[in-house]
Amino acid sequence: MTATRPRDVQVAEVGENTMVLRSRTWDRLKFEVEYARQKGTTANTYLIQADRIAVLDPPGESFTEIFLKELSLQVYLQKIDYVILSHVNLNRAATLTALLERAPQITFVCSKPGAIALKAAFPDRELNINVVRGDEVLDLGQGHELQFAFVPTPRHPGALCTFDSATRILYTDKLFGVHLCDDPVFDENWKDLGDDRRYYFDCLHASQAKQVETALDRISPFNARIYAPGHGPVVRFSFSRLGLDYRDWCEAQKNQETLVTMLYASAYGNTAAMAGAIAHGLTEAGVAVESINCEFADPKDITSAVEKSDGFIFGSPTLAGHAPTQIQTALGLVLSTAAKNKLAGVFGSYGWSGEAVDMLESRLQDAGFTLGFDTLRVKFKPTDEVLNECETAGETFAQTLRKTRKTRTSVQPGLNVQGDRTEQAVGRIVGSLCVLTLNQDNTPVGLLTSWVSQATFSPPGLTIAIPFDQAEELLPQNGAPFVLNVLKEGRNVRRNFQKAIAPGENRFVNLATHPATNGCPVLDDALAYMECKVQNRMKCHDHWLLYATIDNGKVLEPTGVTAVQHRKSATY
Ligand SMILES: Cc1cc2nc3c(=O)[nH]c(=O)nc-3n(C[C@H](O)[C@H](O)[C@H](O)COP(=O)(O)O)c2cc1C
Repeated sequence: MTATRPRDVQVAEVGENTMVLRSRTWDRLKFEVEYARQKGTTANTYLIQADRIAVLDPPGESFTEIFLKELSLQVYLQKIDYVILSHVNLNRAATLTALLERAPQITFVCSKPGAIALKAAFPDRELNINVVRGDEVLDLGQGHELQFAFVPTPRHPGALCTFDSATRILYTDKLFGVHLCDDPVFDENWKDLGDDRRYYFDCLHASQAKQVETALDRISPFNARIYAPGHGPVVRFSFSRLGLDYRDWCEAQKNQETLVTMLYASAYGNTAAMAGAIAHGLTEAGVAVESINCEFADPKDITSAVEKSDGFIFGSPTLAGHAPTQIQTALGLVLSTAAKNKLAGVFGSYGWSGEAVDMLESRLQDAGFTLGFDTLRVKFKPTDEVLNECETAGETFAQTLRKTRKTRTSVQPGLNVQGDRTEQAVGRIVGSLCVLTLNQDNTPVGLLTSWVSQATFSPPGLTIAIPFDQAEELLPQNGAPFVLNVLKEGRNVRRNFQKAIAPGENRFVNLATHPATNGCPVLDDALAYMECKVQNRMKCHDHWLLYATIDNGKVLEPTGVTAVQHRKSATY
């Protein structure tokens, strides 16, 4: 990679009346994982000059100036009739704005979702938009009759491919591209492109292989001979080979034994970038991913995808203190239909408060789902480091899935069936999530437990069961005071008591507390608390059972709901 060369726009003829303008950068262009190889990229724009003039896909704002300068050397900007947008993203708005200033006559050609995104990007402007419908042909004259195919994917819901019958060039946008900056305009060195092409597919398309297959079906009737992608060299020499590779790579995804559904929404691309990196971690670990952009998904597609998956992962931005409605709807569907033995995961980008991710995490945990990686939260745009963490989280999720699959398959059918049934039956006993807090050597300590039950009326008393390995040295002695904090659904206090900490580290550093009258800490975020005294400790095989009397208690949030721990088995 030559990072020292300045950005430029390379111009070349690729067919009759047809040019490519390759806006080139030798640096990494964006933060998404597909650019992580840092080999630069080209943002390809195509110019067809027949009786009418069309420009396909002007580049993003980092090229606005140099691109328009080069374009104006090739064509009078005032003569451009159409700007065809294979997909619309906000990043292109700057170039389109500058172009419209010089060429206000332009008609945009795009899909319906593209038109919605375009209008949102230019809320104060009346645009000429030709929304492509069905079998429409856009005739530029001199045989350049343009036909279109809708190729929506979760990443690019409004994606459109364009075929020119005069040159038999198919403009494929995100299909058949590669992020690589080099001088050859065509792919004569296609043998050297293999790894990078595969990497691009794995990052961008592996998790949307189903939609890519549909796209391949839709474009095949065009009988094209050249693919003109949005990035990298124009595909002529490896035209058939790359088409077959795409089929094979999609097929390979279908043949994976383990499947995960990725459910996300993303208004500005940050959560989508995290989704891409997690999905890449999963596919690299041999797990197939079905990505669903909840903003454009049918409820029945969500339920059927989750039903056939071994796990699912939710990603959401926080907008105005909430997850977008589509994420809330998808969560409702999953909570009401998904089996509790599916592994779950949560991630998202936020700006300052991040309620959406907290809500997703607590609702899934409260419903009894186990999380396959520590929830990932990132402020605004993910950095390289965060994207690496996301990839690692995807790999961790895959390993956990494999382990559980192994455990499941290593149990022979019929063996210990009654034992399993009993475990599952006992697992249906639910308990309130509580944190037992006390002071030890003037340091606050806390234990998370859900095995709490009222035991007596007079005096008011309760029992708590705590596993030996968890609590031996923290367990209060007979006569010792403690506080039992009842947690509230929707709060994340439990996280502080679930994570492993180093010796001497204090779990209470980031927790607001105040002392109860018995001196033990009360968690300010608790729903209610009780001041208790241990009356009896009993060893019961693998647990301590404490009986304690309640001296005092208070509800801190009268309208809150108790957080409840659901389990699928009684063995943990
Ligand atoms: C209209 C609007 C409202 C937002 N409200 C919140 C909010 O209440 N809390 C928060 O943490 N971030 C908020 N944010 C910041 C977004 O969560 C943040 O920009 C995030 O990166 C968006 O993720 P996305 O790119 O996946 O859409 C808001 C952003 C916008 C544009």
